[in-house]
Amino acid sequence: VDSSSSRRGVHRPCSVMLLVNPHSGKGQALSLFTGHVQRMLNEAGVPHTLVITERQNHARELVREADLSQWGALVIMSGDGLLFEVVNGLMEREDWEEAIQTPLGILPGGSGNALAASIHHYSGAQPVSSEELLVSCGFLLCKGLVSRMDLASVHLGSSPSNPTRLFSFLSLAWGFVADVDVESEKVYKGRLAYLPVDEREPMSANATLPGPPDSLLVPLDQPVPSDWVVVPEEDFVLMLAMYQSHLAKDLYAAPDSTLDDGLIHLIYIRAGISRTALLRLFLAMEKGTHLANNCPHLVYTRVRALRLEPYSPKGVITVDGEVVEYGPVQAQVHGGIARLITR
Ligand SMILES: Nc1ncnc2c1ncn2[C@@H]1O[C@H](COP(=O)(O)OP(=O)(O)OP(=O)(O)O)[C@@H](O)[C@H]1O
Repeated sequence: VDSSSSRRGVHRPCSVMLLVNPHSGKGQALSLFTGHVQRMLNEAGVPHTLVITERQNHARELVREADLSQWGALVIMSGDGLLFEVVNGLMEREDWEEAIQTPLGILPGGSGNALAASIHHYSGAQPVSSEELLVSCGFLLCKGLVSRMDLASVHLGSSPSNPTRLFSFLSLAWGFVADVDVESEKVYKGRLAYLPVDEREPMSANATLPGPPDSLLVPLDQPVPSDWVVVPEEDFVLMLAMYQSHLAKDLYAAPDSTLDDGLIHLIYIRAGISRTALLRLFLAMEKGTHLANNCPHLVYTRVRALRLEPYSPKGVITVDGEVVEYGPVQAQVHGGIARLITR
């Protein structure tokens, strides 16, 4: 068994740092933890230290500075937002390469629990209620088996010479799905381009930023490389790039995605779709059948990297459900770079 895909117990001899955001979801994360998970961990003999986050970015700063040799795993009991902080805190460290090897775990305690829903799905189980999802993820944590997980490196660029880089474990979204102030039949204008999976290997190492070099990306103020596909349409309803299966517990958006397939599952919907057809797609997404719907406005393709340059002056872009700076954005996947307690 190749060590990258092997699973091993993570919670012995080191303790698990269990980060809880007391405000996440309906403010019930802590009581859900003490009510459901704590006893499971104690019975399974998993030593853990509870850290209650006090403010935004607390977890990010904490893992940026932590002595990671003390911890067998970093587990988040919250929504996806707190894990986003932890992943980015680890990737901001000078020793990011080793730091991101720290096994991560997720217990759904927030309102957006997409990664928890994804790992529950990968375990082969049927969809369940929120409380059952928590118990399911609690069991996975007690088993403590680790798998590789993809991350995407996301560049946001109002200043192309000095882009902001974020690391994302879930999704990059624009348009209908990301826009909190959704106007029906709104069209989002922009240019979308991507590198198809079967194109060439990395060309050059763009190593100006700390962290892993994004060898598939050129600076945002330069045109995309010639082997990228530029989507001919410029009017969209939504663009959704996923690296895991679920966008939310009931949104099975990328049915073919697995934890470490090294792919970005790109879905976009062209303008001109009727409201009814759009509604039908979202309803089908609950069961993951939307891609088999033969909707002429929907395009699904697997890519390694993508770029989006919105022309519409207003809009919302989210990374892992977090609203980020609106403007040009590009991303490339780093296959299996992180490790997650799963299965
Ligand atoms: N103690 C805290 N007080 C305020 N914000 C916090 C605290 N701890 C963490 N946060 C922030 O709260 C945000 C939301 O957390 P998270 O996504 O985990 O929960 P959620 O319930 O799914 O969130 P939301 O419903 O707000 O999207 C995160 O961005 C995190 O930075």
